[in-house]
Amino acid sequence: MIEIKNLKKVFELNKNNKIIAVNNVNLKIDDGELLVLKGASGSGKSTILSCLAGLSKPTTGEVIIDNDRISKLPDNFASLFRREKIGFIFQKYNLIPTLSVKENILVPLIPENLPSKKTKEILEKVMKKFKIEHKKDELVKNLSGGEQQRVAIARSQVNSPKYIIADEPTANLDKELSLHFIEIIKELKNDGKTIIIATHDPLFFELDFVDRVIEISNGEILNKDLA
Ligand SMILES: Nc1ncnc2c1ncn2[C@@H]1O[C@H](COP(=O)(O)OP(=O)(O)OP(=O)(O)O)[C@@H](O)[C@H]1O
Repeated sequence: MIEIKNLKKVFELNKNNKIIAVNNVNLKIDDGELLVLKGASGSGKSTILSCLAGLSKPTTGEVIIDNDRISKLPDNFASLFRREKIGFIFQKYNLIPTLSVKENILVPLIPENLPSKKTKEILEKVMKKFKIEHKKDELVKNLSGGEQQRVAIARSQVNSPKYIIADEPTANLDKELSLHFIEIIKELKNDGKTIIIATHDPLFFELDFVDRVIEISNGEILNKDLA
């Protein structure tokens, strides 16, 4: 379970110029939930996600995940926590273009130092699940946008994370590929994953398997009754 308590994040650009990116956000997310954070560009969605994942420290307030105060963990513990529990899917995929599909997918497993048989097993399982096996030796830079996203999704799942965080995952996809991505999300929800998606793509707002749509504006939750 995730608890966000009184989260505030202020960016100080200089002495006289501050941006309050997130203000007074309180939110509880149960295990197995699919939650959509909806809001215009600049409303604070990515900042909430990065505090939630321990990538960025709140100015005040805290984030508690499965009884760990993630927002108070030293950076090395926060990164260990992320590696174990969180899978990320970013808008620009954050893949390494000059590496092959399988090399990209395996990046999160490098620190784990698993036996090669186990690594191969995991690789084959995720490539099959996300239908990218046929391109396994291709360099990522030669793939289409939809294929690159399948690589990014496969990579996010190699450590079998309990939580999946996606930031504007369909921003670079056409409608057909976005619908395909939504099918994959449905499957991951059926697998019992807890999923948080930040987006302004209307395709996500009417889905029957989305549990809650939380609206963010100027760093605050608008529909606090749902939080
Ligand atoms: N590192 C930073 N330094 C200064 N200001 C920042 C930083 N990161 C975000 N901001 C500002 O905080 C506000 C919220 O940004 P954020 O990226 O969280 O919004 P968003 O809703 O995710 O937008 P988008 O959909 O465009 O990614 C914006 O005004 C942004 O300019």
